[in-house]
Amino acid sequence: MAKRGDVLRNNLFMLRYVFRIVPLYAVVHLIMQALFGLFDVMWGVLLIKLVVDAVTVHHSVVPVLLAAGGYLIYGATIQTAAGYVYEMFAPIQLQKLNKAMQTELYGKAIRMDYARYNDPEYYNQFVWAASQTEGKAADVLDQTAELLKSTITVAGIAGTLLVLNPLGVAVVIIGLAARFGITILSNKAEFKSELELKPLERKKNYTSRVFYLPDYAKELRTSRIAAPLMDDYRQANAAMQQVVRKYAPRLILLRILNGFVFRTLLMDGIYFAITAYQVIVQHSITYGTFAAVTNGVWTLGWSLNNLIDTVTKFQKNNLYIRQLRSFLNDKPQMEEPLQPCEMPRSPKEIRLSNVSFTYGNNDAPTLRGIDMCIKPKEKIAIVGYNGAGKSTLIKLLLRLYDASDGDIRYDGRSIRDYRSEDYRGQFGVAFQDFQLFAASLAENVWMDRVGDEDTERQNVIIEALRKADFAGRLSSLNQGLKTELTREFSDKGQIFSGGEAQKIAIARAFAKPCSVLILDEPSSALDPISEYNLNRAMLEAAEDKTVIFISHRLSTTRLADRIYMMERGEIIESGSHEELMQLDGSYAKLFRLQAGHYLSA
Ligand SMILES: Nc1ncnc2c1ncn2[C@@H]1O[C@H](COP(=O)(O)OP(=O)(O)OP(=O)(O)O)[C@@H](O)[C@H]1O
Repeated sequence: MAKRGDVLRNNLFMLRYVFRIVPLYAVVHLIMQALFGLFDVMWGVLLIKLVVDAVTVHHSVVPVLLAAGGYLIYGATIQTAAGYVYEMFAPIQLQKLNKAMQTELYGKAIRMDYARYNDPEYYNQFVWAASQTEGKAADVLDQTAELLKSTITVAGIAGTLLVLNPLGVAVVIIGLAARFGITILSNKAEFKSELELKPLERKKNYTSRVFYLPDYAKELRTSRIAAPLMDDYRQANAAMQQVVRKYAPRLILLRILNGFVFRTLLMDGIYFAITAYQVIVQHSITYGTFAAVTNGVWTLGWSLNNLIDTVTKFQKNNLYIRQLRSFLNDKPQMEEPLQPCEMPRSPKEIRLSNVSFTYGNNDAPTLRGIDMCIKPKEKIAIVGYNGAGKSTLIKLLLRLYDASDGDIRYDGRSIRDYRSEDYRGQFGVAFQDFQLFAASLAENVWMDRVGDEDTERQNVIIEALRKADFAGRLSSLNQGLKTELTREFSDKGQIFSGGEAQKIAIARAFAKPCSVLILDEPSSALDPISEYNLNRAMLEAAEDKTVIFISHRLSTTRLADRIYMMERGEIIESGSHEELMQLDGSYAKLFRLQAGHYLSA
């Protein structure tokens, strides 16, 4: 169970946040619930006593009429106010609250170290916090309001009962104290069982995702993977049933104690009998008091239940808010310079000296002793077998990771001396595992808003698409640059083939005003003619830029000024195509192998 101090601190953190963003709504909500609490006290105890005593003791109708009138006016006023507050004011204010929270989370997600995605614990924490955020801050305010309301009801009714019938109150206090303790024990057992169920639920959710999401649909239909997945699902289900069985006896006993022994038997039965004896036999209390205390005890019972329920919810929030706070407070390990250097605007030399890199959880380094000097406007190809470390090298060049050892310099300065945003701004990149976004074609290329009037920007995009060999396909699209991509928001959203999508990703790099183009496997999904066009366009588009591209097709790499051949994290050969062929090493072997393959094909 969480520490009490933590529960308070974390819930207060969230409450302060709510008060900062929507202070008026927070205050109005609390006042409304306090008024509802008072309403319960007045109606649940005082009014009943007044009305019954008026009929049985005073034989007067005036107090009854006054009470009924007051009740109606009070009820009508707060219900009308509640209608306005909760149907109109609250939805708008809650949207404002969610927007503020999500905006902060998205901003934090972008600033988060890229390396964090390799840390499953941290990544889960982020995804969990982000997915729970919607409505969570509002929940804390709702629970605070409920706490206020229940406290007013409990305190008001308990105080009134103490005055009206102190003997009966003793029974009530014993009953309520016992039920409070039992509820805490039940919550503990439920919490433990939830903790054990959580990993099993995650397993079940994974299976559901696999069976529903289109990403897995092809493999499911063309392999036997469905059977073991279903088997995992069944096993997780069986394990969940075991957990339920383990905690059930304790929970059943506690429920009987709570619901029957201390509620029905003690509070409803014995308490009722005592007060009935007082009114009928002893005549020590009036019928009005009898009706008021009996009803008061019932109201007290459910108000206390609400109170306990609310305390439990505060405890549950704690876990979420703690994760959220640690995510928000997390400081990026990749430091930004205090006095960043000015970023040069034209292509400059990129120099890597003795660069090594090990991924967080790996034992062995992925890159070792990399030395490279890329002159401004040079065209560089990086080649090598799968897993040689080519994409990792690109990620280091983009400063998505910092090198574990060695030094990367741009224009003679360590890349850590530039603001990472400015530095990355120098690169136009087509990633190997690019993503298309649910936005227009123009925005997918420009990667920012593109207005209808912005013809200059549209021309840049059209030109970039032409260079990426997409002009023919563009002219076939009715909506042209406005074509919506993906079916996320519209049934008419365009779905492109793998090669077409890759051309859009390449056009992004061409469209960006930058000094260095990085293309990771730019032609992997392209047909030979598109590949030929792309290579020509690449040279034409990048005349004034440095180009670094990774390719498995060595016919493409011939165009490069210099080729780096990588193997197991090291550069084993470098030079022009002719030099490497003369060297007759790994590159030449690979080249001949591919040429032979093409010849025999
Ligand atoms: N996020 C990661 N965490 C841990 N190890 C990783 C990660 N990404 C890559 N690796 C490991 O680093 C090695 C190099 O991967 P990298 O993607 O750089 O190779 P590559 O040369 O680009 O391969 P390919 O030609 O298949 O794209 C691989 O053995 C891979 O398992």
